[in-house]
Amino acid sequence: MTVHTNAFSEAVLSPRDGSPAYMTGFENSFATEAVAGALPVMRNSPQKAPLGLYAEQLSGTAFTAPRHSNKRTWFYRVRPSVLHGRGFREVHAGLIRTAPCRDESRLPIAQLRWPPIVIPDEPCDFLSGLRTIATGGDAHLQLGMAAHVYVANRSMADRYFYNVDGELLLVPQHNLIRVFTECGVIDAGPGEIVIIPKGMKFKVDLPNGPARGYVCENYGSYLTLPERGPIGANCLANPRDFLAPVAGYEDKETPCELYVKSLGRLYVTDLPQSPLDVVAWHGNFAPVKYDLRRFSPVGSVLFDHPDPSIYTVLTSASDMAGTANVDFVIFPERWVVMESSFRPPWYHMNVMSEFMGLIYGVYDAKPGGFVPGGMSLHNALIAHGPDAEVFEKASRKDLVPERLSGTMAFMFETRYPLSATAYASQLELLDGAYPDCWDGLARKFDRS
Ligand SMILES: O=C(O)Cc1cc(O)ccc1O
Ligand SMILES: [Fe+2]
Repeated sequence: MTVHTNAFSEAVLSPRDGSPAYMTGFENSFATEAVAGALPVMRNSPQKAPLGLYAEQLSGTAFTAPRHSNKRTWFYRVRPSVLHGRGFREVHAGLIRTAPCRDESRLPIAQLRWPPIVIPDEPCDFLSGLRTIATGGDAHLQLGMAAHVYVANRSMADRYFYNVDGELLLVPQHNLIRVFTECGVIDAGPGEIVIIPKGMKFKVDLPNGPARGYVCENYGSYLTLPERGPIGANCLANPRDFLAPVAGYEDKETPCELYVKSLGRLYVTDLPQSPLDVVAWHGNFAPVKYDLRRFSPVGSVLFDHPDPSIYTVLTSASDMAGTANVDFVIFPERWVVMESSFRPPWYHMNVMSEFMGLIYGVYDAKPGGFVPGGMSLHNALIAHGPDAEVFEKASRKDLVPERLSGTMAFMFETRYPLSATAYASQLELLDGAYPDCWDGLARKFDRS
């Protein structure tokens, strides 16, 4: 597969190992230029910007949003986006769905689980290979989320995309993706995540061949780091571990396509050049990546199984305090040391909806059936918990300290009930036998 790194400005990729260069910090205000002198000093909008570039602001929040949450970035680019934003025609959205999308499937309420979606042989890239599994809330109202999976066997190359309906949280599960954005280049493999802001143009290339991963499309308030409460000033995800790309542009004057999803509809326009032509930028509305293995878990050190909210990496708040529009929660490697306790997740009915995936390894509540690349959906108030075998073993085992190694599961947890799409409800894809994993749970009531 051709990787279009040569067309990208040299500053972006390290000559040493070909990897992108980054700046550190979460929600920082960054300033970066791919060509010396491209970034204006002191003013955002000079009468004539350096190198004759166009100045353009991308607003991530209302102009008047409070300072602590205000997001915007200034681009200094070869052409302004007005030249990228004309002549759109609607095209079929393929398997992409956007909330509200509640009636595509009439599956009865149940615990749902799917095996990994196989990467097809037919050509597909990140965009054409994007399939929606479930949606909740309403993109028109900027509430809720969608859970998607991407399967891709070719780079987007000359195809570009931006999403109006929400920011995108990419969770690679198989193989590396190289995300070229207006702000620069990000590489991410399994165990890493990428956040692409709403409205930011990008493409995904595959430097190492076919790839698969999960995507949370967040229609609501932007993902941010959760409060740590009594944990204090450290642990969980630390801001300095988030990486934003240095500026890099694609100097490509050959035909390209720009796709846009807006209110669930997909549009395309033809461009005579790449829309990734930002030579310098500054601001705090930027894509970032984060290595989930840098998350410092805090857990129970004496007894009982804490709520999984202790493993929240990022949260999107809703208007109800403590009740997330979406939480991105992980189940990373960790020691489990609790005494006199049932250590796996407890049986529960959660008013929030839980979409789970497994990046690698084994998930302790479901060592069988929930495999890397697979996913499960336990919707609002659908009972679930460890399978029968795990229950028996965990109830009897000798409680020595144990290390759960080589594992990384995650959950998109939302206050909005999730509706499976017609695609995800197809019988051949859905694991109809999933609820049988609880069949062996016998009556328990020892009165004697
Ligand atoms: O259902 C799941 O596997 C996710 C989960 C894990 C846990 O440790 C506690 C609650 C919970 O929903
Ligand atoms: Fe759960």
